[in-house]
Amino acid sequence: MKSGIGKFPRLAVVLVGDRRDSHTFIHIKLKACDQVGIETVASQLPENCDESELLDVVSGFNEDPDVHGILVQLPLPQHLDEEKIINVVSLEKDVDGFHPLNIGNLAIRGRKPFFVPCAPKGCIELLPRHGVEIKGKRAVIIGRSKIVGLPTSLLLQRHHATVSVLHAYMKNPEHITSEADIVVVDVGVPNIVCGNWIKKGAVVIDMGTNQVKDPSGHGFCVSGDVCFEEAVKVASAITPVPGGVGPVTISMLLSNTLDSVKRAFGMV
Ligand SMILES: NC(=O)C1=CN([C@@H]2O[C@H](COP(=O)(O)OP(=O)(O)OC[C@H]3O[C@@H](n4cnc5c(N)ncnc54)[C@H](OP(=O)(O)O)[C@@H]3O)[C@@H](O)[C@H]2O)C=CC1
Ligand SMILES: Nc1nc(=O)c2c([nH]1)NC[C@@H]1CN(c3ccc(C(=O)N[C@@H](CCC(=O)O)C(=O)O)cc3)C=[N+]21
Repeated sequence: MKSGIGKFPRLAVVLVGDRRDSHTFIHIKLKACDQVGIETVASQLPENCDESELLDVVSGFNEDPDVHGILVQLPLPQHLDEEKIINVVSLEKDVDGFHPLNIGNLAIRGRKPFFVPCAPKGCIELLPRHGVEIKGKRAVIIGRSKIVGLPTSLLLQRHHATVSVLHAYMKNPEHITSEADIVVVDVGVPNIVCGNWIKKGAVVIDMGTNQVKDPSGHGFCVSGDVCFEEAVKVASAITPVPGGVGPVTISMLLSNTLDSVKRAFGMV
């Protein structure tokens, strides 16, 4: 066992390019780390950087024993191979849980990934804390992205829900959603889910975080994928945006980073 006395947890955050939403999300993550005493080291590369430059940055963090977690902010610019980059992140430092081996171990019953992706983990954390049982329920997840939809569907199955995964090619998704006890939405289109898509008494988790023009015409605000005003009238519980799953996702990142430190020092 190694001694961790006098060491602080440290998270490395890598940003490529200058997207407004990525800057916002990273700012939120760095601030949260600061609040709980997790040190951060941020690396920003230009939009047009070479893949090899990015791979070098990630490899450097892999080899640095004082870095316990690595987060490469997604999406990456089109010319970079996202899968190749994620593959290089050390499994033991993959606090996003996006490495294919971590996702694979999440998919296989009885296997334990080092890390579970933060937004899906937050979603599953919220449900029992609010008295919602998952076991035996019919759950629908709209969206099958690598970072939210797919891992959320795997986690819901692990918790013994019967899960349907809907996507862009699904016709009349409301026929499926309106029979579900739990509806999770991760599409990235503001207000795509209307009130009549939801069964009375169902639980709705809105993962969408869309930066839209402020109705006043000045600046931007954040909007979810669910038409909250309609859905709140039929759902028994619903997460708002902002102030719903987003902050819980951030907490899960802090928790994953701490778990990584504990593992590095043989504390778990
Ligand atoms: N709250 C949080 O912590 C987090 C929030 N987000 C937010 O979640 C949203 C989605 O992000 P992300 O998962 O990265 O997005 P992606 O674009 O990677 O995935 C979107 C998914 O939605 C599906 N989709 C698109 N249009 C439709 C449609 N009309 N009907 C049904 N399904 C559709 C796509 O289907 P197909 O596969 O067929 O293309 C795809 O599977 C964004 O608003 C993002 O900001 C993301 C991460 C964390
Ligand atoms: N490698 C990587 N890991 C991620 O976890 C990751 C990513 N890339 N790319 C983008 C998505 C999106 N995401 C969010 C995190 C926090 C909020 C959040 O805190 N939202 C606040 C409001 C945010 C605002 O004001 O814009 C809320 O809902 O209250 C939302 C979304 C993580 N993502």
